[in-house]
Amino acid sequence: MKLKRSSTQASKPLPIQAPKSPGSQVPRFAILVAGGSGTRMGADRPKQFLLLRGEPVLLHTLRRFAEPALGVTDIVVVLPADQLDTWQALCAQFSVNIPHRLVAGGATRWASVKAGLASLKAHAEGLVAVHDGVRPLVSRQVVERTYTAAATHAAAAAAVMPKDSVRLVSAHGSAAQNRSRLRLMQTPQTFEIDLLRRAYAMPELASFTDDATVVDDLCRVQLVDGDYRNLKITTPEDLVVAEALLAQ
Ligand SMILES: Nc1ccn([C@@H]2O[C@H](COP(=O)(O)OP(=O)(O)OP(=O)(O)O)[C@@H](O)[C@H]2O)c(=O)n1
Ligand SMILES: C[C@](O)(CO)[C@H](O)COP(=O)(O)O
Repeated sequence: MKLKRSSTQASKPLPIQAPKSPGSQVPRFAILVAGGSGTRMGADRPKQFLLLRGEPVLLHTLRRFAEPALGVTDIVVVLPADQLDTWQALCAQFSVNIPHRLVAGGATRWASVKAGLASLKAHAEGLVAVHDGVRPLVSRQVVERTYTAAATHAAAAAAVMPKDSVRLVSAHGSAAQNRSRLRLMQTPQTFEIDLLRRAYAMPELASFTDDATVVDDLCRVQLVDGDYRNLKITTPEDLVVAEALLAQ
């Protein structure tokens, strides 16, 4: 039903809103998920602890989110439950003085994000970026783009176009796909906290490995430009590429 505006309503003074100061923005939080075991890497320890130019992969990632220009006030690092001591020892070894909180993750990425989110429950409003702890080359510009887009659209994720031709395989063979309509998803994927909480309250979505997919049914996710350098360290050759990129 459409409500007609009455003359009484029209004459009511408008509520006075405090003007926003130019630099003011909604609070920004970050969850760095590093709760995996790195089976595809096949190393002697989880890949987030492997050294990249002499420092743990996860430390590179943490530094990117601690850049003051981003204004992230609370960084949560999610780790395998049995590896909290390992990370604390690395922080001591590498004299890490970046404030962050540690949370024990779960058996899947979904469970780890959910655990990180639960640790933010006291906060009523704000934006939370979920980022893979094993994407150490993310740029400030990409992170900023997701926060800025999420402030308007409630949900935003970094993505890039495929560089190779793509075919869909089936029992009958394979078929070429129109790659101009495909995107490769990266992180950060950034959301209003309350939206992400509602999405992660649905256990039937627990098998999904990215946050945009978990949120899809609740909100349209705005894609923003990612970066080909923002690679996810997954298999041994990714470390070689990351070393080379960091050396630039
Ligand atoms: N139970 C899990 C599984 C994954 N992740 C994190 O999610 C990110 C992306 O996952 P992926 O690259 O698959 O990491 P792993 O699960 O460690 O790797 P693999 O699948 O090869 O075992 C990583 O930063 C990883 O640590 C997590 O926090 N908790
Ligand atoms: C979130 C993600 O990094 C986007 O590319 C990806 O979905 C993680 O998936 P994985 O299966 O855990 O590697």
